[in-house]
Amino acid sequence: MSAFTLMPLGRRGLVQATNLVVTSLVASLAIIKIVILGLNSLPIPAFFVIVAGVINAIYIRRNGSIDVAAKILIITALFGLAFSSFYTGGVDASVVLFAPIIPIMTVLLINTRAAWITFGLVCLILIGIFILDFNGHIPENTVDPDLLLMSRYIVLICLCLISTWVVSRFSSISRTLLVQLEQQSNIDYLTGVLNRRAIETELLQEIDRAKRSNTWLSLIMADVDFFKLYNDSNGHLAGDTCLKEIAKLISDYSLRAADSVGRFGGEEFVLILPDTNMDKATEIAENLRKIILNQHIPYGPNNTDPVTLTLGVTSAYGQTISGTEQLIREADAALYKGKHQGRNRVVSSISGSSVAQN
Ligand SMILES: Nc1nc2c(ncn2[C@@H]2O[C@H](COP(=O)(O)OP(=O)(O)OP(=O)(O)O)[C@@H](O)[C@H]2O)c(=O)[nH]1
Repeated sequence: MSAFTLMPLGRRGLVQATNLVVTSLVASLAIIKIVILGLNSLPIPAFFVIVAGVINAIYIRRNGSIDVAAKILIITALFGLAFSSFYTGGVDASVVLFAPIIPIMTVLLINTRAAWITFGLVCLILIGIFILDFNGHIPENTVDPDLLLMSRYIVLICLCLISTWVVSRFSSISRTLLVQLEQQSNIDYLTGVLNRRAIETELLQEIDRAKRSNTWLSLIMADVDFFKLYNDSNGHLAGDTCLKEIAKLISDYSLRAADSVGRFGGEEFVLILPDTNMDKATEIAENLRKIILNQHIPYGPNNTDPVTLTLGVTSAYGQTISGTEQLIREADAALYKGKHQGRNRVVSSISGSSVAQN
């Protein structure tokens, strides 16, 4: 992924904005030079850069290729660096301070490979200017030393501003990306609830908490009944929509901030209910069963049977919880007991025993 795709402006906007900044920066520096030194020291190379910038801006506005516009901008900057430094004192020219910004611009606007090529060209320009200056081929700079110093400081300040902006922009984009990546790695892509990995991590944390604080912890496993038949009669895409709807109904029913909802796999959902005993967890499971049933999501050969859930509940207390596997196994066993008893029901289990509702 290249840098520009991370920018909220988009690539076109970024090339447009950079073109505008470069053109207006060069124009401002040219005006400052004319004001200070008068019309007899016209910054000719700067005018070429400004004209190229204006033509490029028109080209971008008329929906020209953004690849071409980015390349024109970088080539213009390289020519500007070469000719301005040649005509304004060679090694002493203020404009040479702008050299590092050109490869940075190239990373942003084109890609890393182009940036290294630009870096090589910048080095060649700087070495060329040095050799010409060393051999006395650079036109003499008539600028007053105080003015030269001042212009160098103006350029340096501009450079500081641009590099601070670029670095701060990249660091805030990478922070946002990291947060997004972390969130995405925990989310089930289809339903938007937690995925299995996140649910297992969450369960481990809640087991530790329940053990430390000697409280109840309940787990509900909910499986959609006859979902293969749903897919067969309504199609796989409709099956996906159905799973999304069920995940939304389960999440919307929620529950407290401490509770977690996830998709354990296929058409199986999980709820982790900290500080919840078996009676309360069974009541929640029963409410969820009724909510899904009352939605009357149709399926079956005649599209008349409502989608139902079978739910297995398990609850364990403080230090007696041995681990995630124990809770998942017990909730799963309760769920499959419910399937064998005819589905569309809640089966609860505690310490090996199980109680069927309905
Ligand atoms: N549309 C869709 N179907 C899925 C997805 N994940 C699993 N399935 C389907 O869910 C169905 C599960 O079928 P089974 O395990 O036989 O269970 P069932 O038909 O629900 O029957 P019981 O659970 O015994 O009531 C399979 O047909 C899977 O293809 C998914 O992400 N989207």
